[in-house]
Amino acid sequence: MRKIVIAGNWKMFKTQAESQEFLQGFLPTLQETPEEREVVLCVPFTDLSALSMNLHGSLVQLGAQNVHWEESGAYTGEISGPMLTEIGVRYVIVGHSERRQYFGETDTTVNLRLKAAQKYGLTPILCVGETKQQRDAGETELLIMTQLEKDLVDVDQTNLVIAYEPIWAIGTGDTCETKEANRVIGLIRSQLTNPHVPIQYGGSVKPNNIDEIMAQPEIDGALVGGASLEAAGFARIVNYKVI
Ligand SMILES: O=C[C@H](O)COP(=O)(O)O
Repeated sequence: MRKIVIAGNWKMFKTQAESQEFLQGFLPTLQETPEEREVVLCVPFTDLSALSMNLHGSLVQLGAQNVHWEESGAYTGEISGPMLTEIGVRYVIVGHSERRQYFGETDTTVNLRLKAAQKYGLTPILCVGETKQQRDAGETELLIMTQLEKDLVDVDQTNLVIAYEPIWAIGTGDTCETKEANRVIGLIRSQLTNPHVPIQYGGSVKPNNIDEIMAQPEIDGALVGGASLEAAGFARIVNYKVI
C-alpha cells in the first residue's frame, strides 16, 4: 500500500513568531488524523529549529525547501543535509519549479541534491511539471519523462516522494482537472522502478478541492503552497474526507 503524504510548502512566508501562531491553531486539529497520512511542513530555514522543538512528539514531520549536495564547504547561501538532519528535519523539497525558474536549478543539480538528501537520511520530494506553453504545445508527457529520466539517475526509489506540479496551476487558482492530474501521475508511476513511491499533486490545492483530488486512485497526497499558510484551511486539507 502506498503512503499518503500531505505537505505544506510555506515558500518564503512566516517569521518565527508567525510560525508559532500557526502551530497553536494547527496542532490541536491533528488529533484525529488517520495514522497512515503523513503530514509535513516545509518551512523557511529560519523557522526549522523552533518548529523542530514544537513538533517533537506531534504527528507532523518537518521539511526543508532545499539541500546542497556537499556535506560542507564554501557555498554561500546553501545548507547541507547534516545541518538539516541534526535538527530533526525529515523531508526536503528538491527541484521545485520556482528553484528551476528563478535560481538556475537544472536537472543535473536536482539529481545531485536528490542523491545528497538520501545520503544524509532525508526523504526528498521531487517536483516535476510542465509550463502552460509546454502543455499547449502537447509536450507535457515528453517534458515530464525527460525530467524523471535525468533527475532520477542513481536515485533510490525506496526513499522518495514525487510531486506533479503543473506550473500553470501554481498559485493561480487554476487547478489541473483532477482526472487529468490522475492521468499524468499514472504516467509518472509507469516510469518508476518502484510502484510504491507516493506521488502527490500540487497546484492550487484548497480546502474545497482536496476531497476530489484525493479521490483519484493514482494521487497519494498533495504539495500545498498558499493554502498551507492558514491553520484552519490546512487542517481541512490534511483531514480531507474520503469520497
Ligand atoms: O509547492 C507548492 C506549490 O508550488 C503549489 O502552490 P499553491 O498551492 O500556492 O498553488
